[in-house]
Amino acid sequence: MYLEKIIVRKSNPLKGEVKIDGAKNSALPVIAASLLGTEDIILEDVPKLKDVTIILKVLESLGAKIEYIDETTVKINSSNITEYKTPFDLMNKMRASFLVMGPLLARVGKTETHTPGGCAIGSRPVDLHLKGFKALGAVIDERLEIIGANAPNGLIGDTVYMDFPSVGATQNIIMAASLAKGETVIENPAKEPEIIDLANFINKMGGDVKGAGTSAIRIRGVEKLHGCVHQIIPDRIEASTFMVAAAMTEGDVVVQNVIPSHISPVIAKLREVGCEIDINEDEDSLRIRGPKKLLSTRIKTLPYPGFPTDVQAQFMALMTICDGQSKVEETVFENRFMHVQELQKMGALIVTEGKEARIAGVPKLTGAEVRATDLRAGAALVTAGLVAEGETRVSDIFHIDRGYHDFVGKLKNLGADIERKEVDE
Ligand SMILES: CC(=O)N[C@H]1[C@@H](OP(=O)(O)OP(=O)(O)OC[C@H]2O[C@@H](n3ccc(=O)[nH]c3=O)[C@H](O)[C@@H]2O)O[C@H](CO)[C@@H](O)[C@@H]1O
Ligand SMILES: C=C(OP(=O)(O)O)C(=O)O
Repeated sequence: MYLEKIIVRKSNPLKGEVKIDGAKNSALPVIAASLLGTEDIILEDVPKLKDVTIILKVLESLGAKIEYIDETTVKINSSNITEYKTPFDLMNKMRASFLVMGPLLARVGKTETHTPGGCAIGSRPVDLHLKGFKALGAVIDERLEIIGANAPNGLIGDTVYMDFPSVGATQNIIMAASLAKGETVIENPAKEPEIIDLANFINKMGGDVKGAGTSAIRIRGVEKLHGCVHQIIPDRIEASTFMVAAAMTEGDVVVQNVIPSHISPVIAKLREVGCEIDINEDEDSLRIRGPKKLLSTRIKTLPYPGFPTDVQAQFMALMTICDGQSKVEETVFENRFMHVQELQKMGALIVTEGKEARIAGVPKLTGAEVRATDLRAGAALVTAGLVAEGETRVSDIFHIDRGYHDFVGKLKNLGADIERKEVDE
């Protein structure tokens, strides 16, 4: 059987420039929100990722017209939504597909969808999304793996308190509320930059969303949303991943198309382990230089502006070669340590207990056969492979393709000894 793998060998320090793509986690909700508009929407800097292809297919299945203007610019027209049920074979592929629920409820008054798939990082319930829809007057019908929502008389604005600042639930409620009657207030919402990007996009379409990025978001529903041109923000997780790779290899890398304030906890922690980072705010770029010897540290993942859970695996890979004991506390997801056992195969010394992992730095890692158990775990294993003696062969790389466009090409460009290969097994 032929399997595609990423094969990475111990590499020289990464050197050169890397340009970051538009953010997957912004593109996905913005594309879902395009269902709200009744005119042409042009989205720029849409990353060329599997997840984006999937959500565009979901929109097409609902009646939207999709046209690529160039490689990263997409035109979407949702003037004629003909379907309210979402296709199972697409919904089960990723979590973010659930983000069409809010827009469909707002536009069509009903939806029927499936509980979403996605990375195996612990149970990922949708109760907070549904709590929001209910507060706006929708009737929810939950059956085995199918969730229906109905608002025959339209949605009506209300106050929704989020028990946890869920990114997806905040986005789904903003989208549903943007065409509801009256005002919706989301208390304790997620504050991620991707929430602000979504609010800016809806406002460009003629919506009225205020307070995104603060501890209360006010959405005044409007009759109709129109068309607009919108550029997706840079991917702070892709940028962080390349910074970690530069740090681990004693590299010297200029990262282009990054908004440094979006990654301040990552910058702070990389400085703590000994990296030199020069920020050029005017040009949306930064330069990172890795130290000869990385120092140990501790991280605790938290909702924004805390340390991002999506960089936890990559940072743990870095900690495996730090001088001394490091610690990771994962507070966002219940089971996001799948990479631990793969890093252990490479000689990492890691002990986990519940939501904590203790990492004792080793002088060197050793190449091994490992599996990308999820998207960021995959990125972490590739970066570990850059410093491991010998060859690291990473399988299940479809996970990596969900979130990184041309990961191998970009690393190769920085001097990494890496390739993508079909192997017969
Ligand atoms: C496509 C996208 O943008 N994905 C990101 C988004 O995922 P996503 O939007 O799924 O993440 P959430 O912020 O919703 O989830 C965070 C935590 O809240 C819990 N929860 C969430 C919803 C709910 O109804 N009930 C509930 O209990 C989840 O199980 C999890 O433990 O934010 C996460 C947290 O920064 C990131 O890791 C993901 O990369
Ligand atoms: C967990 C992630 O994505 P998703 O929410 O799409 O599974 C991620 O981007 O790291």
